[in-house]
Amino acid sequence: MQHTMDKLKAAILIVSDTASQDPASDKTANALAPILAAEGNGGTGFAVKDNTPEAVSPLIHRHAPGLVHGMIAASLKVTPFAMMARPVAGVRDKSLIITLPGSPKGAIENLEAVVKLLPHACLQSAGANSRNMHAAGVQSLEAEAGISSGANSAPLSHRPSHCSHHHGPGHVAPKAHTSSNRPQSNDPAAGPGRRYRSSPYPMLSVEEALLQISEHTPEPTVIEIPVNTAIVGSVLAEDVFAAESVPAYKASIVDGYAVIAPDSTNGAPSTKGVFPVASITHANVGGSLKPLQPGTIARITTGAPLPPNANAVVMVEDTDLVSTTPDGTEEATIEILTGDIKPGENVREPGSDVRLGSKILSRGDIISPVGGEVGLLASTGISTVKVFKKPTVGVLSTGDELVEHDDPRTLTGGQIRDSNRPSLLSCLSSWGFPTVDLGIARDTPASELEHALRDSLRGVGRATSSVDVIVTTGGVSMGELDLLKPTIERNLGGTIHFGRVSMKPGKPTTFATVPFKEAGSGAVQQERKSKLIFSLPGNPASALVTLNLFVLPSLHKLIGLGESSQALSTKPWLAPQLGLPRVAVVLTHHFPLDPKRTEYHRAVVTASRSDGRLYATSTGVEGVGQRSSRVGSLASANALVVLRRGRGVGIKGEIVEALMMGGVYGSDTRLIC
Ligand SMILES: Nc1nc2c(c(=O)[nH]1)N[C@H]1C(S)=C(S)[C@@H](COP(=O)(O)OP(=O)(O)OC[C@H]3O[C@@H](n4cnc5c(N)ncnc54)[C@H](O)[C@@H]3O)O[C@H]1N2
Ligand code: MOO
Ligand SMILES: [Mg+2]
Repeated sequence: MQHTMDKLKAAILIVSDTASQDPASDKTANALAPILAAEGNGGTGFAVKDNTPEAVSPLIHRHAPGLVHGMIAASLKVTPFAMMARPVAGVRDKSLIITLPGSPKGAIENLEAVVKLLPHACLQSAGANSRNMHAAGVQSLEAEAGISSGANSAPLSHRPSHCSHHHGPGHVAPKAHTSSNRPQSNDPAAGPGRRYRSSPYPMLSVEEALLQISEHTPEPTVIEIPVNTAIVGSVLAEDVFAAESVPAYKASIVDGYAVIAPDSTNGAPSTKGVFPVASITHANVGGSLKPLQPGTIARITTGAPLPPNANAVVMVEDTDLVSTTPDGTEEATIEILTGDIKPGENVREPGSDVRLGSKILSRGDIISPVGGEVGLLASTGISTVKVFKKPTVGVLSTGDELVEHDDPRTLTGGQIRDSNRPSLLSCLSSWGFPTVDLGIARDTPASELEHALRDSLRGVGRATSSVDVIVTTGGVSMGELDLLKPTIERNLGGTIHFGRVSMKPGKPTTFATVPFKEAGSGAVQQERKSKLIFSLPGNPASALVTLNLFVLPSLHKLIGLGESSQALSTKPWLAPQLGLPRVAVVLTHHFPLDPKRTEYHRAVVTASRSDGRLYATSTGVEGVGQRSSRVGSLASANALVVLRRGRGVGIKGEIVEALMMGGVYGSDTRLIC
């Protein structure tokens, strides 16, 4: 069976014992034909007679594991049996070959998973220049090829039809290019007939999206900074060794009297008895101390150095004053009431807290706000350390309707207050990242958005220094003024790694990288780096949830939290987790499930004092409680309860996963009846 769609030809080969004997029994070819149809079909399972992969593989010149992965991933969402599928895909000469499963349903699922990429893949395998394809807009190639996923596509008659395996003369020179095999966004100038009516971006699972982020987040940069409060939240890029011993001398642990305690070697008498006080040693003593003579003791304060010969300290509580000096200003003799003092008692030996040259912190360790790491560095004479640079994050709101949140004027028409910028900036600052408020970019003229993004990458305008990561909100869905995707791809030459995620809220979340060349010092040009753009949905709850879910792990990777060290491999419980901590929580009531998307349900998690478990209560299940426009759903929330898609409800008492955004308070919360 052969289908011609404009200039792309598709052929279906049915591999089936039954159908070869009775072609009328085959349902699959007809099922695939409306989608487009190409490829071999059937015989890709585990059965003895399923030999299609073995037959097709030798024919393939260049394998396409990405297509295979895409098809299996799509089927796995429907059935675990997809793990037993063995499809192959790749290019032979100028033709693309894909093997699909034999069942009509499975074949459709697999084909639908990859269909939008096929025109691009076919044209590239046939030799088309990917730069020019992008300049012309992949969507127009798809449209011209007549390939789209069903009902949402515009009628072919609305589309120009000059597609061929070679890009036509009508195609304009590229302004920018992205890597191949990706769908491309609307061309805002193209007019209503060329607008997408279904998103060209594949719907990724949250896990797949996180993988993309991890893959495209650059390796952290190392800088050397002074040890002070500003290093809190930084991750060490080097093992750190003590520059000094702590203590540097033999120090007293208590206030009392330095003594020579008896042991088998020194023949000293018992410490019990009356002794003359030979000297007084305070913690800040300077210069050299006189050695303690046998039969005498020295008054000493906590932390002060013991005089030479002294080997133990008796607490002042274990002594009595016997006599004072004639002028009455000092102690003359003291009675020690205990004879049970051993050498070393109440004494810190030099280097016993930290040995000179010992490893005190490891590469990958985070400098916590608790203060332990800063204290350790400070106590051992470390004045600077190498850490991974914290990225600077710029936050830009987009939309003609936005008004500054503190604008005193009354709102008119469709105006709304920009709540995303203050809420996202607060959240980022609380995580310890330097931020830049990039203001609001209007949708019209469209160039305003491009300029705002370019300026912030370069560090001009509102961004006094260039930002490493840009977080935008708004303008990523299907509206004609949703300009983020086209601006990133067409004007900035960026690559969109994903443009839709199967989650609620946050479906149109977009992640992109844009190439960026740092201005070189003198003749030396810096290497070309990528900067990250997270374009989050405009709905306020969606923006904040996706900031937590997607931006945080990337920032964590950028500050080196993913860096492993020897210490971490031997102490896996210390291995830092990228992104929000995950815990198991008990639902205190029924939570409704979304049939299509995993929901990140805003909730308050408390720790029960009675049974030690964590309990989750929604910030609002009734009515509009969890609506994406309702940022109030996050107002008291400290957790996102992960509710996998499904029918009905998450049941009261059920244990599910939650991502902790904030601290947990103790309470006696039990299941609400
Ligand atoms: N035809 C479709 N429409 C929509 C879809 C879809 O799949 N097909 N997805 C919906 C989903 S889900 C979301 S989420 C939103 C995302 O919208 P955008 O990212 O394009 O954002 P806007 O259109 O610019 O605004 C949406 C909404 O949010 C308000 N907003 C925007 N910025 C701010 C801000 N800084 N502070 C407060 N509120 C803001 C804006 O006024 C709108 O009400 O798209 C759905 N549509
Ligand atoms: O996916 Mo949207 O964020 O639900 O409104
Ligand atoms: Mg929109």
